[in-house]
Amino acid sequence: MNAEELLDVCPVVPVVVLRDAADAVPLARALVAGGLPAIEVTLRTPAALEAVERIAAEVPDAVVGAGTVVAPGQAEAAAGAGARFLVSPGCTDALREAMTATGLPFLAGVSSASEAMALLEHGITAMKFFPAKAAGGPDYLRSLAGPLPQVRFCPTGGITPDTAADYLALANVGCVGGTWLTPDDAVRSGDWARVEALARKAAALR
Ligand SMILES: O=C(O)C(=O)C[C@H](O)[C@H](O)COP(=O)(O)O
Repeated sequence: MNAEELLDVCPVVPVVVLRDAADAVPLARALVAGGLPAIEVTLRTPAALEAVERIAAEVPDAVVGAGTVVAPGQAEAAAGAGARFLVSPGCTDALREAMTATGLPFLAGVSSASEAMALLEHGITAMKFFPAKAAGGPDYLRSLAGPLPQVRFCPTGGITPDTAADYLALANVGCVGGTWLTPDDAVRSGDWARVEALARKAAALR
């Protein structure tokens, strides 16, 4: 799978924050059952790498990746844990090089034409658009499609079940990312049926 194909795995990529690695497998199973196999586990908690490892080992139908990759060393650590893709909120030269070195598809974050052009210079055409709502939302992405039609995005940040379709309707959007599929209280209480129901609704968006 390359980064362009990653954008087409499912319309919504659940962005998850896991405090307890024991939640990883049931959460991933619920998302897969709801029709969202791509799962971005953010490296924001001490449990994150173990969560990636468990999902990779025990949920074969999931396509698990690591998000919030902000330091070069995290790219290799995530790959070692079994991540199948990497996502970062922004990009530096060192981070881009580290992510490229893993051989995994990655979505580096951009929020301007210049940042997108910097990645294009390296042959990268699939990117994350972050923070999507605050940076200008669907209008901004529509504007980028004029001069940069070869770039496709996964907008993430501030997207809700009510606004996701506005992004997905754009020609330069492959999928969107969001945290709304795994509400904190649902994860804490192990309400996997609720997670599955939220995933099912999101999977039907496109
Ligand atoms: O962790 C990363 O790599 C990020 O870039 C941040 C996430 O994309 C946002 O935290 C999404 O959060 P919501 O706005 O709640 O959907």
